[in-house]
Amino acid sequence: QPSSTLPRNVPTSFTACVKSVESAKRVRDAVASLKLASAVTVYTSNNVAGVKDADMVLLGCKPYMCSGLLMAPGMSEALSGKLLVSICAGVKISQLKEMVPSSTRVVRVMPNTAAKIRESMTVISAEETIAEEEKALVKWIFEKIGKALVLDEKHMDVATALCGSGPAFYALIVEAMADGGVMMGVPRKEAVEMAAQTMQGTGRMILAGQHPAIIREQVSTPAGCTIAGLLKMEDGKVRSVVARAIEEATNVASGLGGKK
Ligand SMILES: NC(=O)C1=CN([C@@H]2O[C@H](COP(=O)(O)OP(=O)(O)OC[C@H]3O[C@@H](n4cnc5c(N)ncnc54)[C@H](OP(=O)(O)O)[C@@H]3O)[C@@H](O)[C@H]2O)C=CC1
Ligand SMILES: O=C(O)[C@@H]1CCC=N1
Repeated sequence: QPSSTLPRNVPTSFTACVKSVESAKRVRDAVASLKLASAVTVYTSNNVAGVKDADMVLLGCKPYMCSGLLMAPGMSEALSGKLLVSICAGVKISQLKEMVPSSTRVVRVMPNTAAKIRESMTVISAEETIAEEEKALVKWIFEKIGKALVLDEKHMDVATALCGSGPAFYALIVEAMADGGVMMGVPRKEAVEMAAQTMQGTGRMILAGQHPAIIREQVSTPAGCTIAGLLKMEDGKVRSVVARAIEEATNVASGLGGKK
């Protein structure tokens, strides 16, 4: 991107903090082929030093580890005046604010594992006092790994279910569709490819503006095979089962920040 169109304060150097040497190696290997590899420093079990160096801190530990990590000796001073961006599922902004000094600004973000191929769907929620420019910077950063949108914090647990858990749910649907193909004689590899590419194509049509119900009706020839398959799905209550799975995952996500 031309530097004239970049937001102000785009990060130019990066520090990754992990606990184990194995993870440190994993991070180094993951960035080795990138242009910015030389701008990445990896610290093992030295979070305070890593945070001291930073203007913006991205927190990605398990939700129950947040308090131990943010309230470790020396961390409060290191976090003072900084922007803390948490991807921890179910940990509310108000809970994070209790673990950091009052001068630390907090943003909550929910990406998903498709970030690996820059196809994440990321939802961002920021405390009210954060400047628009800073919110825009966080959005810009997460747009580097896919799509990002800003929503009110009350939607973060459902974002966790829809976006964070979403790859697992869609993977299960792909497996089920592929199982059907295998049952009808297609080799597993081809069946998985057929199911996954069809899922991607459908998703792209919807993102291009087509309504899902129109897509469904356009494919359903009278007396055809699609309506036959759809009715079988409706007999199995697939629509309410899937919707209820999002409801259940949302409810579980909302409690993750309180788990010890
Ligand atoms: N998995 C997913 O699909 C998604 C997860 N999330 C959220 O992201 C967070 C991480 O999840 P996930 O990646 O699955 O978890 P992992 O356990 O794979 O990763 C957690 C990372 O935190 C590091 N870590 C743990 N404790 C410390 C510590 N005291 N100091 C420094 N580093 C530490 C670990 O390092 P080490 O390996 O060295 O111990 C590890 O690299 C969670 O809060 C989760 O809710 C959000 C969206 C999607
Ligand atoms: O299942 C979990 O708790 C995490 C949060 C989002 C995706 N996986």
